[in-house]
Amino acid sequence: MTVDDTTPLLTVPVSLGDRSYDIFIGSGLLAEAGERLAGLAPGGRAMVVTDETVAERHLPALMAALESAKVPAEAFVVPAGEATKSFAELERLVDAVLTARLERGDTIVALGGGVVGDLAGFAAGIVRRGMAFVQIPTTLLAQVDSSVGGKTGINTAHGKNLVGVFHQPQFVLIDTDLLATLPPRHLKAGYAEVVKYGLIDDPVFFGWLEANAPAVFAGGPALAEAIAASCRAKARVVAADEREAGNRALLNLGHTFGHALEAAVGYGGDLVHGEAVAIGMAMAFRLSTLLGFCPAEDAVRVERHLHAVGLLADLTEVPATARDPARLLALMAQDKKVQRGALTLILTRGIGRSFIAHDVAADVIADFLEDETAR
Ligand SMILES: NC(=O)c1ccc[n+]([C@@H]2O[C@H](COP(=O)([O-])OP(=O)(O)OC[C@H]3O[C@@H](n4cnc5c(N)ncnc54)[C@H](O)[C@@H]3O)[C@@H](O)[C@H]2O)c1
Ligand SMILES: O=C(O)C(=O)C[C@@H](O)[C@H](O)[C@H](O)COP(=O)(O)O
Ligand SMILES: [Zn+2]
Repeated sequence: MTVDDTTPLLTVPVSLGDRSYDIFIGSGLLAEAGERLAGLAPGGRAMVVTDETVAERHLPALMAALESAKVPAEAFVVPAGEATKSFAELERLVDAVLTARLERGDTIVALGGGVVGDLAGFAAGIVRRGMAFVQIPTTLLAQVDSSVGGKTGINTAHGKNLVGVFHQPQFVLIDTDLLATLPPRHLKAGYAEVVKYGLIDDPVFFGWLEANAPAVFAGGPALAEAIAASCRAKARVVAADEREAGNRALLNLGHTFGHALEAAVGYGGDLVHGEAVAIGMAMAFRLSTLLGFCPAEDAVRVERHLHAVGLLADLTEVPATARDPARLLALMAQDKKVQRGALTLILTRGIGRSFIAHDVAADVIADFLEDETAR
């Protein structure tokens, strides 16, 4: 893949009162990280959290940028993969931050995908009851979604992201060049979250993606535009509802099914988050059709687009051991949107017309899951 080296610097604000911050998007921005960090916390120190794979490819450039801006920094490297969002890795990281005697005003910098961002952000949120935090996302998924909005956390055997805090970063630095080393599988997985913004409330964006997916996957201006559009959409939703009291839940489209699938397959197993969300979104569309909310042709159109870019859309495409409806339902019951024991699902009246449904009966979902495993 080639990436665009002419992307102008774009700034997307996330308006959250005294927790407001900017998302900087452009080519070559990693080189500016030191100056931006020095400007944020003059005289402060930094701990860069990254994973083994990203450390090999991009850590030296970040450490050089910090050194040239005279920001004292050390790196903390975690194993790559979903299993790293664990109590064990959190404890190791917290211990390293305290051993280094970082102060509250010093900065934890997440250099990596959503796994690193969620883990490092959680540590930043709890050490000394809240340290400064910066996101430098290196996957498409992290650039379009996880680095923005302040959700942080880890997984447990009970389910995904069940332990965590909201902790906003001071800024998000999106260097589109970093995607040049991202394996195609993870580019595709991140694309699922891009598609999500179209499916939630922007049918024009979804149509644009249908027409431009090959250009997005080739890199260049279409990829930069997809990242910018996604960040604008996420910033808008988060600014209106930081703590998911209402419409932020729409960003969970496909996630109640998707998170259950990830947990059922096993963290670090053969299904990554974006892949699970793609299946979950297609399932949410099919359930919406079954319940009479969504035209069947919209559900088919979503499946067709996911398949066209090489994503899965069908429950029967996940490993057989992870498809047991009773197990999936038990995992879904741990979802953070559950109220008084009842599931909340994000359903849809069609492409770009998603809504929050509190009243889908458990037996309807159980029957739907049975049907899905037999499709
Ligand atoms: N906090 C949020 O709002 C939010 C939003 C969406 C997803 N998430 C979470 O994000 C996680 C998924 O994130 P992800 O898809 O980025 O996965 P990830 O962090 O595991 O990264 C995917 C893989 O790509 C590698 N990688 C990262 N950057 C690379 C680069 N530039 N070049 C080469 N390899 C690179 C990583 O080492 C890893 O193996 C899940 O845990 C999900 O729950 C959180
Ligand atoms: O930012 C949000 O809000 C989202 O829901 C974005 C999701 O893509 C992301 O996977 C998030 O971590 C899921 O949130 P959760 O509250 O269900 O853990
Ligand atoms: Zn997600």
